[in-house]
Amino acid sequence: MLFHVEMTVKLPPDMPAEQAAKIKATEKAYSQDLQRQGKWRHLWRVAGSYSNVSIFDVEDNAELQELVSNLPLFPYMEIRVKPLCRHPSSVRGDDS
Ligand SMILES: O=C(O)C[C@H]1C=CC(=O)O1
Repeated sequence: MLFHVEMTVKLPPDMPAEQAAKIKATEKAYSQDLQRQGKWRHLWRVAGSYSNVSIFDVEDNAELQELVSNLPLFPYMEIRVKPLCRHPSSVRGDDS
């Protein structure tokens, strides 16, 4: 199942820089592992913001919930999820 996920990061302004850098590094490694597994199919920065638009390819809602709630930045994110299905007018042979 494909999901459009928009994440907006809101770190507390008073979080020490070292702590923020550590969480971001852990988040990067976690996201890159999921990308290599093919579960996090696309990751795009929304220009001009600390937000991303992502496409996840997971078994079901429960797997999406598990992956997203384990993001190191999860406590500091607003997340919006939209389920996707193929568009009948798409000219692509697959959903890549
Ligand atoms: O920077 C972000 O958009 C938040 C998050 C998503 C992947 C990652 O490495 O950090």
